[in-house]
Amino acid sequence: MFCPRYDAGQCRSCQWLPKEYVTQLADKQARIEHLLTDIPVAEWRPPVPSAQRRFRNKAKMVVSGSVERPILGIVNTEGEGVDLIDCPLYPDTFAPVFRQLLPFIAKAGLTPYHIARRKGELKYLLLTESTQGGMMLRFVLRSDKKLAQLKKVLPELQQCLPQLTVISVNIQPVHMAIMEGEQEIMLSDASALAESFNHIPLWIRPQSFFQTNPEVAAKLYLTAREWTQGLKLDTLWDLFCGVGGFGLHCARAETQLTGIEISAEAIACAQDSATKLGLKNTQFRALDATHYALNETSAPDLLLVNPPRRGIGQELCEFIVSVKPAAILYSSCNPETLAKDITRLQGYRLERVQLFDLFPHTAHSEVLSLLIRE
Ligand SMILES: C[S@@+](CC[C@H](N)C(=O)[O-])C[C@H]1O[C@@H](n2cnc3c(N)ncnc32)[C@H](O)[C@@H]1O
Repeated sequence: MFCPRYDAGQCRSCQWLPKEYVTQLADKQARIEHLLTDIPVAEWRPPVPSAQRRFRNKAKMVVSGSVERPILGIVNTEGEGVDLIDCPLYPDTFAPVFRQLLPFIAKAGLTPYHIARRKGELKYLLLTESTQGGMMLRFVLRSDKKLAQLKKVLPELQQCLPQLTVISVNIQPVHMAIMEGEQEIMLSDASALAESFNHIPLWIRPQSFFQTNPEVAAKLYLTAREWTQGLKLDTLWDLFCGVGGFGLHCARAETQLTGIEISAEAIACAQDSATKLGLKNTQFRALDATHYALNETSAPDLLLVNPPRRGIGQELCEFIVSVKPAAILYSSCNPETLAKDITRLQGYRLERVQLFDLFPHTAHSEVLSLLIRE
């Protein structure tokens, strides 16, 4: 993929861009095989590639520059804004939306936040698009000082950009590299964006994790369903379930599905999807996954886990080994912690492993693995 910003040395977000795409995939696969050297793997499935450009459904734009001339993109190490409106990772639909947003920043008086001076209001613009059409725009502001002014220009903004079906403001008062704060103020009537992967309805909401590479994520969920099709599935736990993508793909009509996730907003999405699918035996709860598990005494038939980069950790692994679910489906965005966790899961054989390239041009990998109790 050619990127003029990378070539000019202005953006290095895609660290692996100079590598041929086939080499990127081969290097990721080799790294995973190396990390799992000491663990016998019954079957390695070939890596699932991604489109090399326009694969992201989400842009996180740092806003810099001035209120009359805002710059959307990143801030480099010298503190200068770099315009990434034309970043080739985003769909073609993003750049026109960002360009049309620029005058509204001035109209609403949203002075870009200046990191060194700790002054200004607008920190980030977060834009997400559904494959079903429709977009979600979030303004991350330092305070609610300019909220009234933003609300005033909102009707004009919505008229200009009707594709923005969900619009909100996130208040992030802390001077830190944290992207979002706890307070979310909805500006649009709709609070969620409808998405659908493999005919499974999903929801994208503020403050709720959603996969950023929809094409590969849809294949990941579908593969999870394929790999679990032959298994007994009366009970299924989907830990770190987010909006429920894995559990909702794998559950059958009779399955008792329990989804556990720390974000209440994501749980609301998962619940809505289950209702839309007419699934009756489901419960989705906003809880710490390890805390939930440690309060249970028996295991489900299938335990599905998709944790953040830190992995599931010692405590949850010990619980799993003690209650002995028949099968574990572990999807990981960090092969290092995946390998560590698998060595802790004594009594299981590693049946199948496959790399899903959710994050092209970076060193990051998503790995799906199926473990069966011996
Ligand atoms: C990699 S995401 C996976 C989400 C989901 N499975 C999917 O396919 O989109 C990890 C999820 O773990 C959640 N999470 C983080 N810490 C958690 C915890 N202690 N307990 C439960 N969920 C947690 C995050 O909010 C996030 O939704």
